Amino acid sequence: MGVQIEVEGLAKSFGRQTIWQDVSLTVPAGELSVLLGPSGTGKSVFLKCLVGLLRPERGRIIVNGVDLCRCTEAERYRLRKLFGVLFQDGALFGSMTVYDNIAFPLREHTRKTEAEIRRIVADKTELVGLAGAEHKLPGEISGGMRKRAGLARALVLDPEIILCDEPDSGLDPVRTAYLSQLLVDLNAQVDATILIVTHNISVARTVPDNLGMLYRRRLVGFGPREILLTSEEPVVAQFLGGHRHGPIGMSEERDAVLGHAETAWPTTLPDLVPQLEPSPGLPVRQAIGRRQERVRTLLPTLSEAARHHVLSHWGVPR
Ligand SMILES: Nc1ncnc2c1ncn2[C@@H]1O[C@H](COP(=O)(O)OP(=O)(O)OP(=O)(O)O)[C@@H](O)[C@H]1O
Repeated sequence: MGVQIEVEGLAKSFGRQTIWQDVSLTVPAGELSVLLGPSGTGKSVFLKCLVGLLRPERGRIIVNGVDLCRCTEAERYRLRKLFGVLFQDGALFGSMTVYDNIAFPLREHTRKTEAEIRRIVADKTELVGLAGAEHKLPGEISGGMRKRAGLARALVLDPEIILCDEPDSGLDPVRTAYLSQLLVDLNAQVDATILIVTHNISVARTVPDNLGMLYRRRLVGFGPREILLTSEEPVVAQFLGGHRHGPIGMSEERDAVLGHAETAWPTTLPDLVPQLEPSPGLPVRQAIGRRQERVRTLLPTLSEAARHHVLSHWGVPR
């Protein structure tokens, strides 16, 4: 089972530009979580902080009882191995075949023989549905295939935490739907903690167990999907509805300057659609039972609408 990530009071700036502050959330072990946010709200920066590529100025990131912001280099290196990262553009080496790209972490970080590497690469390419494309160069395959190759590479060291930076970027809605299904299937098969950052509403509505949103340098919220998907916060309703009328403007910088000038924004939300199930033949996600236990303890704190959706999903009448 994957491990939990606990973030407490995290803040990140670049010079005088505060990207976000006071970010506290717990990404539950083995569950699927999505962090949403308009462009430029610092979603990628957040992922980079989690894997130690950027250093936050304040706060803590606790993984397996160790604070990643304050640990030794040796501890960071050890914990880093728990993470597999799918970068936004796939980050494949253009001069290497898909096979060599996927094999790269195994050759760099393990002493496995080429026969063992071949078996693992075959296993992961099969898992992401890329079998047959191993000999091609990244430039010879589609954007969707590059994403899947990047995902296979993120999986070869059997990470307990998988971070995906906008896995949908550059994909059409159909490929995005396939990728969403792939992430749910992956969770069913490997039971890893998966955190996806995106501004894709369809991914946010169908994939995660937990959903959060960054906006105007703060975390608007993070918790069981039903909370945000039924939230009447104007910023959430606007974002999930994908419309122009609301507090979110053309750019993050401009929103920060203007603030909430108007308060009577519409709060109509799209209907809450069911979460994707693993494909037929795959195991039931182990996260389901764990999440149910966790959400049961949160029920008294949920809004009426969120509680209604949780209970009706469990088949409990209101
Ligand atoms: N290394 C860096 N140095 C300085 N500023 C940076 C750096 N990395 C990111 N930023 C700034 O941080 C802000 C947030 O960037 P980030 O890429 O995390 O946003 P995002 O929410 O992922 O956006 P998008 O959805 O468009 O990818 C931007 O203003 C960006 O210019």
